[in-house]
Amino acid sequence: MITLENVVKSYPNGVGAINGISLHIDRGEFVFIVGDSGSGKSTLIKLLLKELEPTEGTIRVNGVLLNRMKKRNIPKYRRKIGCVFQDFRLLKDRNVYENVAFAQRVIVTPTKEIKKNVPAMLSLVGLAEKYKSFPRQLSGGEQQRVALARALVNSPDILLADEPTGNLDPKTSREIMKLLEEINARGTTVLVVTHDQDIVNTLKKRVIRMQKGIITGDEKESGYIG
Ligand SMILES: Nc1ncnc2c1ncn2[C@@H]1O[C@H](COP(=O)(O)OP(=O)(O)OP(=O)(O)O)[C@@H](O)[C@H]1O
Repeated sequence: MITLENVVKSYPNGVGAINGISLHIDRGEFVFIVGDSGSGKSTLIKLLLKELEPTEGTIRVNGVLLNRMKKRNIPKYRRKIGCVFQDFRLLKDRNVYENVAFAQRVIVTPTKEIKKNVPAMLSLVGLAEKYKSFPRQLSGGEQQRVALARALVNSPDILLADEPTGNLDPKTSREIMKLLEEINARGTTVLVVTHDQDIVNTLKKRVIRMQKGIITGDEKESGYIG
């Protein structure tokens, strides 16, 4: 599903963020990516989204070689990848329903479908009743649920989560992670970048450890420290 071979990414200022990574993630896996600040985790996510180009090496996602992808095909590629971030990134002037529906409108989904899909997604994340609320009227955990519903409404193959619980308290963080596990159980491959040791230790998933742009650990059913 995701294969990186000898990937290097240096930023234009010369900073080497990824210094030679080879990695394979199978369809349906749940993977945590952990590592100190500056170890290259977010850069890895950006490479997978084709927001950045590798300086060296190849990246394949779903059998497609990203290096060779034409610019005009990038939006279509990104639609098959759901993303959530620490800061939720919701549209502040749209209500919950519209925030989720927006992702469907972008891919020109018929209104009839949207009216079916959006409530189904909001139920999945436990927010069916708040569909008229605006982001400012929601707690952090609720906002992240909306972001998850939006990320999932187009049935992505992969969900990338960059510190999804970074702004949440421990209890809410556990709830969001439970939701990520449920999403994974439904077949979506899930990659989660996190600093949350408790959650990594509790869930016992594959843990990829990064340090200074290389992988220093990769273990199944592991914990934060390994
Ligand atoms: N746009 C950029 N230009 C130059 N250097 C960058 C840029 N973005 C990141 N870096 C550098 O690349 C390295 C890796 O950064 P990255 O954001 O991938 O780390 P991270 O592991 O996600 O960190 P954190 O846990 O703090 O989010 C760091 O040294 C960082 O300073």
